[in-house]
Amino acid sequence: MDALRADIEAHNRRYYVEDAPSISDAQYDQLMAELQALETAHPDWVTPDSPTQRVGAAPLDHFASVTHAVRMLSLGNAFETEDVVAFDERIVATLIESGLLSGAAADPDAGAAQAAHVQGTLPLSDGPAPPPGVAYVAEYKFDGLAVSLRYEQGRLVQAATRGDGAQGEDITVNIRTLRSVPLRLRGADAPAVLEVRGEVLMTRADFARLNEAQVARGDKPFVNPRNAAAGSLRQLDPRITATRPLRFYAYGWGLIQDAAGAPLQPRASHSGMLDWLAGFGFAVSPGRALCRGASELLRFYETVGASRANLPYDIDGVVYKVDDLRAQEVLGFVARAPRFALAHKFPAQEETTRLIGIDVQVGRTGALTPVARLQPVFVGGVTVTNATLHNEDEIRRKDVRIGDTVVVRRAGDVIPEVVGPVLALRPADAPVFDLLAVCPVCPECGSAVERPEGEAITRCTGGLFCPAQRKQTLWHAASRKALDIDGLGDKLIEQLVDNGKVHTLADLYKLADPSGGGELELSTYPRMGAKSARNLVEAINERRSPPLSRLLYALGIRHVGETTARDVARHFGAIEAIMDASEEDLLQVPDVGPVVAASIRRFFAEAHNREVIADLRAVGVEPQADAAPVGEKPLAGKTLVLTGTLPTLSRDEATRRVLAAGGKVSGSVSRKTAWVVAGEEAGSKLAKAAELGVPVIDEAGLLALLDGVSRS
Ligand SMILES: NC(=O)c1ccc[n+]([C@@H]2O[C@H](COP(=O)([O-])OP(=O)(O)OC[C@H]3O[C@@H](n4cnc5c(N)ncnc54)[C@H](O)[C@@H]3O)[C@@H](O)[C@H]2O)c1
Ligand SMILES: [Zn+2]
Repeated sequence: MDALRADIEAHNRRYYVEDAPSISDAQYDQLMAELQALETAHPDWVTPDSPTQRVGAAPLDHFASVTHAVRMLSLGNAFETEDVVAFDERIVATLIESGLLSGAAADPDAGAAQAAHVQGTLPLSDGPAPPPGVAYVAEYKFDGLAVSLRYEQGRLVQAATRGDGAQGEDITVNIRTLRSVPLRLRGADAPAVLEVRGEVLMTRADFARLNEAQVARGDKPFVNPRNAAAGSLRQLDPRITATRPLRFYAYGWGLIQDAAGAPLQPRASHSGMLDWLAGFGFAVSPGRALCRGASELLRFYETVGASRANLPYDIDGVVYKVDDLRAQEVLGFVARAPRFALAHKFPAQEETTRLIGIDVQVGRTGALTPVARLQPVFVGGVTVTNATLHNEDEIRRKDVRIGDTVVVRRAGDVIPEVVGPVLALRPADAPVFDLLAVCPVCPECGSAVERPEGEAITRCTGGLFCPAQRKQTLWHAASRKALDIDGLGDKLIEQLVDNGKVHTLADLYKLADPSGGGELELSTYPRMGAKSARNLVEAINERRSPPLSRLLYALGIRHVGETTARDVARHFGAIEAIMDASEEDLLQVPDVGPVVAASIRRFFAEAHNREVIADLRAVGVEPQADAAPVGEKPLAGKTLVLTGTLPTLSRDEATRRVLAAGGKVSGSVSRKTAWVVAGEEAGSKLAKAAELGVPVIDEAGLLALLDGVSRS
């Protein structure tokens, strides 16, 4: 028990004083439960300074210390339904004994909790009799840190952390920087003294932004919003706090006094008190509900638990409080917590575990995703053995290393992720992770991986060859704008690849070779039959001499769409020329910029891809030069002026087509104008054209130009 106490004390210090816990809350709760169980079994060995008897940890001495006028307590914890039922039953029993609760409760067979009802409390309407059961307020349990704000004559005079419950830290200057904390209470009827209690927290979005900025500045990121909020509030320099997006929600109060120093209790219920506080300008516990009896509490727990991922901030459970303040008083307190309230915690969404290794997965488009391999850990209701690390930048940003103890988060149905390392537990020799230089898809691929400038994703460049990208590549190659192979659907591709029949595009042609048994083989596939097999084989064979542009597009090179493929194909005329083109050569093609040029270059620099092209040649694929003249679009370098209304083309459509043909459209006629295209009601531009000797054509003339038929 001594060892356990010392252990818990150390965790308390790290959590409350240093804002840097080294174990998860769930692990902490387990240590606490263990100690509690031992103390229950051996009540003589309970010490007054045991963590079960005290709140939090002593405040840090570099803040001035504040003695709380009314002690700040913790809350009793429950994880199980039975604990909640037992909590309700205890309360019912106490309240019946004290005469605050009556009804059929006296009949033991009826079941005390079901039959009892609260006297003289909510609801106040004269409607039908209230349903049986004690009235509770159910609230979110915010995962932030508790503070107490003291107002005198309606002005904020002091703010303090909870500390050990009796004494906290003076954080008045820091609290003043929070916009959600009123510096003066709204309205004229503020009491002489009012202590408001609540939670300071940070939303997840604000937390993410703060961490990004931390890293950009070279500071270490916070592990979770709670630690970020605590670290931000407990700053010696309030200017730092001022830059941190903190919010305050009120859920309780301490001392309330009138001008003569007499205690005040302005409302009879907890919910009434919260409304009263809201009237002074505080944000009070949103999403609270009035519940009767254990079953309504449990329903609240279920509902909130199922939707908590939608809340902008973390909550680690819900809190139940007896609504009637007289009843609260009768129920009283145990060592460190009120008897009238209970924190019902959700299963942990965060756990710590060891990062055993980092695997790299390859997606269908060649994107490499690092995945954390973890010591199995139970979090968010499931056992997690791996978690995404998104990309290389993310690993660097979070600074996670193999061997680290890491915080793993699984919220709702979201896939588990590694939040960050526990730096205090990092082994001395933990290596910094480097994404591979070679694609890791089985030993087979081994193509180079590259991360194009300005992109976050690292990719395998072996597009035609990489097993991870096979299905995607084939599906794309067969698509209508590419090789347009009828009858090759994605189901069939899936089967052909899974059976090991087809590895690359070249294998597809081999399958269709009349001398092989491909057709027969194909006819055995589900939903195929002899006729569709024959049709498919024919369709493939018809594509043995595809236009070069279509073949190029079919290769699925990143950033090479249909139009780019056509431009490049026309410019070079042969696949070999494209394969050997330097980036500079590629930049000669109109409309090809550095990103496209680099992508094409990268693709053909990968030996595996070149092999596939060679294989295609070997099985008799002969791309044909595209029809239009090599090297130039029909209107390349020409500027046209449109005027008047054309018979069929709208102005936009005409402009689009001129641009697509490599030309430019200008609003005014000059010596540089190649043609003026005139329609109905053409105006002054015709005269200008005549003056400068610029040829004038009509729509038919324009269409001919676009087709590349007539040139001047
Ligand atoms: N990981 C660690 O090393 C470590 C160490 C110490 C404590 N902890 C965590 O802290 C917990 C114990 O801390 P605790 O003593 O502050 O108790 P608690 O967090 O379980 O409950 C009391 C606190 O709940 C907060 N709270 C949030 N919403 C509330 C509401 N609507 N009404 C009233 N209070 C509300 C208040 O800050 C209050 O002080 C542990 O269960 C564990 O989760 C973790
Ligand atoms: Zn690969």
